[in-house]
Amino acid sequence: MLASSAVIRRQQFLIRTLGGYTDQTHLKRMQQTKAMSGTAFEADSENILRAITPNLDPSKHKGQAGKIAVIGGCREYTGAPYFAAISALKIGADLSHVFCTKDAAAVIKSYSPELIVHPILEESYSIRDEDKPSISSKVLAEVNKWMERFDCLVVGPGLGRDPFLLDGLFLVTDSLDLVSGYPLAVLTPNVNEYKRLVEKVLNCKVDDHDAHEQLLSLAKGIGSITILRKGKSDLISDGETVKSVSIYGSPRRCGGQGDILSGSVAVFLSWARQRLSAAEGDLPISKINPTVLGCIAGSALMRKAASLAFQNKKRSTLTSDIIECLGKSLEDICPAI
Ligand SMILES: NC(=O)C1=CN([C@@H]2O[C@H](COP(=O)(O)OP(=O)(O)OC[C@H]3O[C@@H](n4cnc5c(N)ncnc54)[C@H](OP(=O)(O)O)[C@@H]3O)[C@@H](O)[C@H]2O)[C@@H](O)CC1
Ligand SMILES: Nc1ncnc2c1ncn2[C@@H]1O[C@H](COP(=O)(O)OP(=O)(O)OP(=O)(O)O)[C@@H](O)[C@H]1O
Ligand SMILES: [Mg+2]
Repeated sequence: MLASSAVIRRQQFLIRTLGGYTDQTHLKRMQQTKAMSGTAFEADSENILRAITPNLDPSKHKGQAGKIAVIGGCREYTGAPYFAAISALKIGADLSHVFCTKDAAAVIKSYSPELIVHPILEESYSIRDEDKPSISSKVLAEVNKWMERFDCLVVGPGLGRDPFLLDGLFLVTDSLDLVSGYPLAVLTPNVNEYKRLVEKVLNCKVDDHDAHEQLLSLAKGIGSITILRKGKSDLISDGETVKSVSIYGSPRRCGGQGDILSGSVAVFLSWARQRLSAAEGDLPISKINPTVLGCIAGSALMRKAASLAFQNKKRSTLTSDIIECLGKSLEDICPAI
């Protein structure tokens, strides 16, 4: 039964790829998706960015353009949560919070007064084993108090691998039930993180000749989540469709670009959900999963900004230079006024 459904899925995938699928609902969905795309897989990211980016409307109040929280930042890694949180603000979110360890908080605050920084996480070196359960409940109670106020959470940038904290994707790979079945969950694995996920979930090696179908199976295998596989082209799948974003970015691979991406995806995902819920199904993007829209928009903007930063800075391009180009890159596609 399982094997035969896998074969049918594979056949349907191939037929869809060749454009010959006959199921009417699916056909309609593919046509709508395809209308937003240059090819079957390459997303029409500029139109998606235009469709989901909200107007700067004077009647709106603070918070309506997005409240984002980043959970990450420890003694070693203070840059990663900063990059994610400041990128969210530079793109257009109204408020950006960081929940990090006590050691990281003062450092992150000193990078920017724009961020709201909560020094509430603890690292295991600073606490005794017998105190861990009580500290853990205290931390969770404090985090819980805030969680429902946010439109999107970014879990992981700079959490490291302290067993008491645990890196977001490292933790998820070990405990997939944390995200399984949650349709708003998005994972953004890099090359190493993707390899670990494929080995754990699909029990095989990464196969780049069958990249689209493998990604589709992985998203399905984990259960109703969306995966953005970072690389030369970014590949995005929610287990139903696969889209790619191949806009030329930058040949510089300095650390922190994945953190910009995570903050960007958080904002665009929130905007896509807001846009779809307000539009009552009459938009060309209505049938596309908002998580997929958020990933496409976040990936495209990150790559455009990286390309612009590289034009200016060449070999000395750093993550902060890319962040400085986020605003202009979005402005070129969706002018503010
Ligand atoms: N400026 C900043 O603050 C930035 C901070 N950053 C933060 O850094 C963290 C790691 O992210 P990354 O992207 O370097 O991990 P990745 O490519 O999977 O691994 C590369 C190699 O290193 C190893 N390894 C990794 N982490 C390890 C650990 N804690 N302890 C031991 N080994 C570890 C890994 O080994 P493996 O897993 O293969 O065994 C692989 O060989 C993450 O929290 C990220 O948010 C970045 O966002 C960049 C900007
Ligand atoms: N070979 C490449 N060519 C062009 N863009 C790339 C390439 N590899 C990654 N990118 C882009 O860089 C961004 C970050 O991807 P990367 O794989 O470096 O993530 P990461 O390792 O998690 O980064 P971080 O250092 O923030 O942890 C993504 O948006 C991706 O599109
Ligand atoms: Mg990363």
